[in-house]
Amino acid sequence: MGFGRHDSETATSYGYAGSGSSLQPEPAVLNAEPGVALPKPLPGIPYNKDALKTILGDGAEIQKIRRAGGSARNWFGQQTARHMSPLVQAFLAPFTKPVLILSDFREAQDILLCRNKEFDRASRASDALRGVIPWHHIGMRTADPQFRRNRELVKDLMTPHFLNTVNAPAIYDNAQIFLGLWRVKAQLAGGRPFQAGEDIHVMTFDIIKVVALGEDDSRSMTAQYLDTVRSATSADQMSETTKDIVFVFAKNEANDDLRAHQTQQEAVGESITHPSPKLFHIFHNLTAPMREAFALKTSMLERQVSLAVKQFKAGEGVKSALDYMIQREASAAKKAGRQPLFDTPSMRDELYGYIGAGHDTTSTAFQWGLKHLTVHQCAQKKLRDSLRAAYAKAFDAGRQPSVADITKTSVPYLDAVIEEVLRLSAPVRQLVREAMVDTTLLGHRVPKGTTTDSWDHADPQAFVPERWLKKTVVDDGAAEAEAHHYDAQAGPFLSFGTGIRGCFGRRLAYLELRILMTLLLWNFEARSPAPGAEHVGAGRPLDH
Ligand code: HEM
Repeated sequence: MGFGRHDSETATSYGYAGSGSSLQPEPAVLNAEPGVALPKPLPGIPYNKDALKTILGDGAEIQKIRRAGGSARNWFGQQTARHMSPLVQAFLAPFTKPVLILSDFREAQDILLCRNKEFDRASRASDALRGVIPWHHIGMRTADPQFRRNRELVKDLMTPHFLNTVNAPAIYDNAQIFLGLWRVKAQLAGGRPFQAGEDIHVMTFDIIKVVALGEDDSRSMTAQYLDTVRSATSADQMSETTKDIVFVFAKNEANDDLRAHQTQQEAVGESITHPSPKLFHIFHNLTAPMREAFALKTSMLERQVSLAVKQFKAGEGVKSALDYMIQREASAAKKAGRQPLFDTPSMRDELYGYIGAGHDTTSTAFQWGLKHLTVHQCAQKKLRDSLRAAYAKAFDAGRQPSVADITKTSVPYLDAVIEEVLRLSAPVRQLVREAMVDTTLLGHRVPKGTTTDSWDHADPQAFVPERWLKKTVVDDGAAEAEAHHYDAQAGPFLSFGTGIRGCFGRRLAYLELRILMTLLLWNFEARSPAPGAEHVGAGRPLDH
């Protein structure tokens, strides 16, 4: 999930201590024992012997990898294989306890589902998040009564009814604007590839903002950019390059809302690698860019809240998470015989955190989806055929599937593709917890204050959506036929975490990905990348 430009490899993240940024040396600055200089291992759990020779511990090796342009993120994944053990300890910063890297699906699932009293959100992650959104539940401990109160505020936002009737149409409309943009771009590019990442990043921001806060007077960034692209001539806005090379369009500059969001995300990402995220924020929040970002956030929220209250008083229906909160507060106040409070710190941060948590994650997943389908042309064709079969009436009538078609129809292969994309891309790769009490992991003693980081490194690298399909033989009396249904339990999957602190927005993410994938594949063919570009890493631009 993301508060930070998320590109899977370099992402900084708003919310999950584990994602992106935590893959930089992630120190567990927890209950440091005074006077202890060199790392002190926990008995019986494997570790890198060289890490004990320096005060930096494994941080020294990680820094070396990063300096050489390697991935700190991969380092975490490699440790359990390096020691041939599902539980490994790492020393990520001076004067701190070791971090445990757990790569055992069942144990990780057990911790997340059943051991909430023993393991909770890690202090480092909480501090990193709370420096920017102190009133969002993501940075709160599960036992904090405020966590429950905040969850109460947002609890109906992920019901199928709310998602399908309120969110789906807004996602669908924004997706149409995006498709309009790509139609124009495809025409102007004349068959040459163009970069896709930035457009997806902006479109997914448009979507999450409108789903959280509703429309305002201004048009979406994608709609405004479409005007720019349309009116531009190749001489002034676009640089037409030689055949077969990426066609470069004018950049879509971030507006104030997106800029403010990105500045805050980056701050969360930076803070998490700082020796004290709390201290980092105290000083960083005084800098001019942060003060500007906070002012822009306040002005966006004030603007939207006052518009939503006006619309509520005029009897307009619920069109966003904010509208829902206003309606809920109005009826609670009425029942209690008090004045409604439409603008509280919890409401503000829940809404802003919704945008932060829901933007980069979905953008990253969708970019990866497009990438996989571009590389795996057979899967792309199979998906397009499945969509055409599922929406046969729309196909025969030469129209697109409607939003109701998409929300009501099951397309097992689409679900399987999305699951496989999420399994392989896992926008939030690490689920970080801190031991609240002395406990055990896979039979090893784990003292209170130890950070655990679960990592499913054993997943095969191949993109095989079929692994999420179960075959059944249907016998209708006359003949036997095979049917495939999507089975979310077919394999180990923790891309959304699980349990009480699992992803709050999981259903919204699936809905958005289903709508976007359907419409994109219906309208476009993503051609194979040019030779040599097949294995471009995540986060590098996608070509269409
Ligand atoms: C593909 C998209 C997404 C992925 C892969 C993803 C992944 C995750 C993961 C792994 C966690 C759990 C972290 C942990 O256990 O420590 C999480 C938590 C969370 N996610 Fe998502 N997420 C996605 C989309 C969204 C969206 C659209 C929202 C919008 C509301 C959202 C809101 C949240 C929130 C609020 C939490 C924190 C829950 C808590 O602390 O109790 N996520 N997400």
